[in-house]
Amino acid sequence: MIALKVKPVSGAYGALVPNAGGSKPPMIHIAGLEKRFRTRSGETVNALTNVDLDIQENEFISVVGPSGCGKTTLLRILAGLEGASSGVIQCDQTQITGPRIDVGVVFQQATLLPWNTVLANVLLSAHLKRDRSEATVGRAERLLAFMGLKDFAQKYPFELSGGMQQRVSICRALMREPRILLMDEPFGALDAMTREAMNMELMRVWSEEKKTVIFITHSIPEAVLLGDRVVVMSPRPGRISEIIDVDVGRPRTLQTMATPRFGEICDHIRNIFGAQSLTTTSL
Ligand SMILES: Nc1ncnc2c1ncn2[C@@H]1O[C@H](COP(=O)(O)OP(=O)(O)OP(=O)(O)O)[C@@H](O)[C@H]1O
Repeated sequence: MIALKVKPVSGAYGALVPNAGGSKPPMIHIAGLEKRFRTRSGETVNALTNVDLDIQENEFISVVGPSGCGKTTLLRILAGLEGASSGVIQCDQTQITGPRIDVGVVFQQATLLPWNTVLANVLLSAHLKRDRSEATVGRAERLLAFMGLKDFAQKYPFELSGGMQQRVSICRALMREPRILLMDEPFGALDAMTREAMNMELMRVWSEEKKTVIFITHSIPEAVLLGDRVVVMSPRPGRISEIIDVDVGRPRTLQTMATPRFGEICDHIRNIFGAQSLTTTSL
């Protein structure tokens, strides 16, 4: 008989975690997270309170909640752009204390440099590190082709539609081969049809490039279509009110949105907001 070795896992988990049994420590571990801001007038804003969330590698987590409930703050803390006031916020069992090389961030606006071509925008971080190798340029070109932008590499941002610009910003985020993709309402400014097309693109990227994604949106159907789980937040102070498993099979398509189970989950989330007497801009 072969004895199984059980490795003790230190840090926030404290206890022994037998990985042989299939339980794996989460990639991201958030426990008792609090964030307070001090405003210029001296008031304290409790942006986040008592946030607990574990995220496994390759999971797709959607986050919905009314304006001001702390979604962006949570994402900025995960990105290492903002410090927590207290609590545990770990990636790979290490406290996040600053920006990480393995995290890519996509914001609502594409924020491309207008004087650079599409290709140069995607290569920006590589160029800042003086990396002009053929391999790096090749990866940028492959990513652009992957996102359907092969023929636009030498165009400038103003020559692209909003959806194309956002695809360039996703290429830019993927360029460093991040394991984690943090997305803050990336499709909020797009028209409905482009947004649906982008949802399909993102699901393809997620399944083929094996990323862990945390995706903020104001749209409940978008959250349910994309997510393995939907984190529902409530404001003042921002906290997690419910985490919903999206037990809808994959691959998902736009037709998935017409299935009864999809509708039930969306209704359940709307009811949470209804019970809180809250609305968001486009629920
Ligand atoms: N730098 C800051 N200084 C003071 N207060 C802040 C700061 N950043 C955010 N806040 C406050 O923290 C709370 C949460 O803001 P946050 O931007 O995270 O909300 P949100 O859920 O992303 O909102 P929206 O959906 O409108 O983007 C708000 O009350 C906001 O005013």
